[in-house]
Amino acid sequence: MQPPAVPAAVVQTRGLTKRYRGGQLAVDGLDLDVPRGSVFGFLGPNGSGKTTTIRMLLGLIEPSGGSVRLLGEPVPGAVRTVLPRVGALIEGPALYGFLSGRDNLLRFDAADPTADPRTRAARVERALERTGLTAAAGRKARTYSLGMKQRLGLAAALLRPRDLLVLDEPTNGLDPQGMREIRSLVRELAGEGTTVFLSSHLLDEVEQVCTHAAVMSRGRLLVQGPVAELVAGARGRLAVTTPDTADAARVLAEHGVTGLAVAGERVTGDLPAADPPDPAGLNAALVRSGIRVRAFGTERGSLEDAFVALTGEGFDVAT
Ligand SMILES: Nc1ncnc2c1ncn2[C@@H]1O[C@H](COP(=O)(O)OP(=O)(O)OP(=O)(O)O)[C@@H](O)[C@H]1O
Repeated sequence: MQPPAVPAAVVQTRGLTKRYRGGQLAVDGLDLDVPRGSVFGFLGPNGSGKTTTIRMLLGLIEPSGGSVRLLGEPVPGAVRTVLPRVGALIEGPALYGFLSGRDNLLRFDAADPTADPRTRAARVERALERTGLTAAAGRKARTYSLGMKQRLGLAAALLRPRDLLVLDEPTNGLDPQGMREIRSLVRELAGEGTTVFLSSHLLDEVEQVCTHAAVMSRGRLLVQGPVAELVAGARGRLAVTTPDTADAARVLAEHGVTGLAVAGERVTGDLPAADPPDPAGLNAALVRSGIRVRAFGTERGSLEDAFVALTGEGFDVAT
């Protein structure tokens, strides 16, 4: 039997809304489109509605309004047929602390009625290996660090082939090395054709690993699209290297440069959006004022610049 085809829109929501019983509007009219084959970063500060959205995508809570399609099927209606094709890691996996990492995975696998018991051990070893847990596989899960528990949860999600992986803050609690490992695993899975939807409050992480992103703020979607397009939309900052930082900042301000910041011998600032001065002319004005310009250029915009431009505020992370 052929596996079911994966539609072009792996996740699609329309007008998705959640109002909690206390009256809190956590998600407000969300239209999300996650393309097949993407690594999709779902970004937003704490409390912006990411977890609530993920719970609705997986049929764990009911929306107050709007619709969800997962792999083309309506959720929660078709949740039983669609969920086996979706691996999920949300809010820390449910682990038995008194069992080893390996035995936890054997249990997960045994709970799946479609998993062939004869190939169980091999599947578990492969999942341990992919998540870098082989050496720790015999230890009781309660002795695992948060990062190792996170990896064990990911290993459980990887016991069978998935068309979609949904990961809620997968690098939360990991050290930099652990974060790198998860990122490279995500890339590897995407390379094999799995669409990955991951939430994060780390803009640079999303920029490093994701092909597409959506930005949430206070329950609403601000923007979504290819990361390259989101970043291209952000204006880069002007950067001048000079020992004469105070004078340079003054001259730049006179020419309409805003948001000036000085760090060491670097002065950075934003060119005005309307009628920006010619950078070559600015450079000449600095030199004319006797400022020793050692380097002059514009830095590439980042996802963070795009976010700040969109919201007019910093990407405020409370944790
Ligand atoms: N069960 C609940 N009952 C009432 N309000 C809730 C509930 N769960 C979340 N909220 C509220 O809904 C809003 C969105 O929360 P949500 O957890 O979805 O955000 P988030 O972006 O995932 O943040 P975090 O990264 O902190 O998990 C918050 O204001 C939160 O306080």
